[in-house]
Amino acid sequence: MHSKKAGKNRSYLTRGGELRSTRGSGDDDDVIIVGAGVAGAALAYTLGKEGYKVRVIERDLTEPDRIVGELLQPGGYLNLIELGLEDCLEEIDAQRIFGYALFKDGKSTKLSYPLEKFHSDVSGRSFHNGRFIQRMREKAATLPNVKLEQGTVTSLLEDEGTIGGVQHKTKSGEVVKAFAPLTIVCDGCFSNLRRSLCRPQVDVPSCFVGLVLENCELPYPNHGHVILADPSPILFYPISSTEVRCLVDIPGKKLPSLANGEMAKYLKTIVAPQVPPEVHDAFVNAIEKGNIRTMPNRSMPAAPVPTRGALLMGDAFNMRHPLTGGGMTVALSDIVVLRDLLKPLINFTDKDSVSKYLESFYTLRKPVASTINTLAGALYKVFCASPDEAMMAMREACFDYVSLGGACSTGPVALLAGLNPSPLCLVLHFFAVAIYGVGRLLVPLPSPKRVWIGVRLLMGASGIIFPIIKAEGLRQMFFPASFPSYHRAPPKKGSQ
Ligand SMILES: Cc1cc2nc3c(=O)[nH]c(=O)nc-3n(C[C@H](O)[C@H](O)[C@H](O)COP(=O)(O)OP(=O)(O)OC[C@H]3O[C@@H](n4cnc5c(N)ncnc54)[C@H](O)[C@@H]3O)c2cc1C
Repeated sequence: MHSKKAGKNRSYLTRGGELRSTRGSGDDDDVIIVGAGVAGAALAYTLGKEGYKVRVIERDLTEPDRIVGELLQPGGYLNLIELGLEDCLEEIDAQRIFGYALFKDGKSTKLSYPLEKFHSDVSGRSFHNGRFIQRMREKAATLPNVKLEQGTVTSLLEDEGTIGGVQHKTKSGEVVKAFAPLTIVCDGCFSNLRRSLCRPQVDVPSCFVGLVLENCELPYPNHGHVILADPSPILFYPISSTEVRCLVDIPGKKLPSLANGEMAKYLKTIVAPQVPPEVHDAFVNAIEKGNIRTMPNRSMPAAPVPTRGALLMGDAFNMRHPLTGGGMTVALSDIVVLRDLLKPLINFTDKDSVSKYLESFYTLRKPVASTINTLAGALYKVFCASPDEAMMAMREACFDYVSLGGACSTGPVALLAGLNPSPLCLVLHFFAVAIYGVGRLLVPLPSPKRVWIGVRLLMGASGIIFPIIKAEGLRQMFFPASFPSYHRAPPKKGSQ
């Protein structure tokens, strides 16, 4: 880790053009960032590069070892380039991802990302999450105006509705306060600090059980694999040149016990028979090796409570089902939006004006975030097995629709890849799948039973997508420009 030595003075040019030197005390920080995970580390580098004095407080600066955030979509990779962080994917044995393979009842179909228009380097990337985060932390810490320190933030310092900084426990156990005109909370999916900054409605539709498969070839190298299994999807993708991540979705919050062997039994008897034969033995070996990890899959629409002096970013702010691997892409895209908004500001001391101005962040982020969020929620529901014949017909229709190729394949894949931030396009494809499903039920002969299944399919499809759109905010999603905050100008220089 490239951390700066305490007390070492280095000079840097501030946003106002004045030459400052970094100081150990950090009492004139422009921004405090809580958490140096995907969002916090990328944000620290981004704001540091913009010339702000950034203080990052991270609970644990050692390399994380987690089963989350291992596949970055091409849209996320483009954001990484935009932020100048793409070299953080070098030297970590990251693998290039060119699309997905979808499996259903022994059939498979390959869905390539539409990357023709991009530089040959652009594709998805998959890797060990901890290695990627560590590279971003190291890169942020190379900037003289970014100070990265280990500590656990215990609360936000609030005075009459304005956040003035944080209280945190240092590595040595001392409880201290840190002040800055802007605090950005990026403390992840289990955030303890989000409560006052948003209205959290966390849903946990399922859990992922994670295994690492060694020495096996995936049927489609350099592709993500999604198995439409019963009761719910199974994912495979490489995370290094020798390892494949497997994530098994288990609906609900309750998991078979790891301790008494129920989980291993479930994986061997229910899941193993459904995985592609090419990875079967490696899958069983991974179960026997015993390194089984679990994570709840959370989803939470963004419902900010705009607050002077503070912002929420990353999973602390907004979560979606990880089936489509969209979380990091949303977080990085949000950072690009925020960076562009902050560009005209010299500092954040006029908290009132800055807070009002930053309300536009919530609308400007919507095209990318709501497309990825809605797709993740809708696809998860469609991809789960169901006792309802109509929902099984929808799942079948989805598989066959994307297998048609052409726009039926590239359209949905571009949405998933974060390459087409268009909620309208998403809704059109979703209902095209539903209508395709109904059409197949009615051809060649529409029996009353099949007509009824078709009606239920349409009702089921609507029942899936409309509540997600409602939670995302219909107007923000489809008519963002109708919000006054969308057009808000930065505060005048004199007021900062
Ligand atoms: C099972 C699973 C699989 C996923 N797979 C993918 C995927 O393949 N692709 C993808 O794009 N997304 C994926 N995601 C989502 C992705 O992991 C998140 O969107 C992403 O990690 C969010 O980044 P973050 O910085 O908000 O949170 P994190 O990366 O979790 O970082 C939060 C940081 O805050 C620190 N912290 C927490 N509390 C405090 C505190 N009080 N004080 C100081 N520091 C604190 C933590 O130590 C941590 O370093 C997955 C999610 C899950 C659950």
